[in-house]
Amino acid sequence: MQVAKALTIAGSDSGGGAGIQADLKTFQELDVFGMSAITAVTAQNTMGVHGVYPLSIEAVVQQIKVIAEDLSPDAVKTGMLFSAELTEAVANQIHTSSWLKLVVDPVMVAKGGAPLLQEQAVDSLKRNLIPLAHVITPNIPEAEIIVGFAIDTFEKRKDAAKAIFQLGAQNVVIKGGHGEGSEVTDLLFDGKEFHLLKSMRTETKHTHGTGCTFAAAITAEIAKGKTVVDAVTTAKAFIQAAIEDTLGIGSGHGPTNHWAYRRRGAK
Ligand SMILES: Nc1ncnc2c1ncn2[C@@H]1O[C@H](COP(=O)(O)OP(=O)(O)O)[C@@H](O)[C@H]1O
Ligand SMILES: Cc1ncc(COP(=O)(O)OP(=O)(O)O)c(N)n1
Repeated sequence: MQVAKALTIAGSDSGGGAGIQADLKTFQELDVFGMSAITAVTAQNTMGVHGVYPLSIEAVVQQIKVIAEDLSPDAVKTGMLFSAELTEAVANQIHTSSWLKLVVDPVMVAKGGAPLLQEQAVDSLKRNLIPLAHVITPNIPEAEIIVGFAIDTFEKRKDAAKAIFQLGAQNVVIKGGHGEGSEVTDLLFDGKEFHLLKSMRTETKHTHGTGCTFAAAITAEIAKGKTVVDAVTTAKAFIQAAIEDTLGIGSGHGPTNHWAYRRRGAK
């Protein structure tokens, strides 16, 4: 049996809705064998982030190295990297391992406002990691920090996608969850064309981990050999189902439903 394999390099969310936990659940649901290198442990529940405990550079590098020596991931995703040092070390390992199918989710701030990337790490992200990205998936506030201008119109979103492409990412998806209106539009720029992925906006507070889950679904599909446009299209359907079929867990911003896409028989 041949199985696609994907590696996530990200933080652990004790609440299970985002980070490593969301990534591995998503890989499994999309028939991809998941592996992980943990960058930081967070104490989180649906009420927020209550603690952040980064791992040492050595611990993170060693996890990645032993996976590279033995398990050959077909695609790799990065999430929470926390510091400039961790961002650079992770980028070096990805480069050394010649992992070309890299999906970068430039995680910066959790929905409750807790910082998951130190401010001084943004420069390292831009210099070291973005140039290695096959796909990058910023939300609107993250894209604003990367490009350094406000994104208050759809034209500005396109300008931002072009500017991030210029930093070296081969495909840029600016997610639309933080936009306004009854539709949510994700914008994909592949260096030549813009592709719009639209869905109805679900009115819900249970959107914890949407960005992680969406990027993990893209990674899983790329690991299976799908094109970027097809991978992003499947990821959009996966996250839409996960948001719509709510679990209603916890008393704050609950997680999405990682079973929903499969249970709908959408595969
Ligand atoms: N309320 C919503 N209804 C439907 N889709 C949503 C909603 N919020 C986010 N999404 C989708 O979830 C994914 C993550 O979007 P976004 O919220 O912008 O990212 P992040 O979780 O990183 O802040 C995108 O594919 C977006 O279209
Ligand atoms: C450990 C960890 N990684 C990433 C996030 C942010 O996830 P995201 O999908 O952007 O969802 P929200 O936090 O915005 O709900 C996280 N919270 N924890």
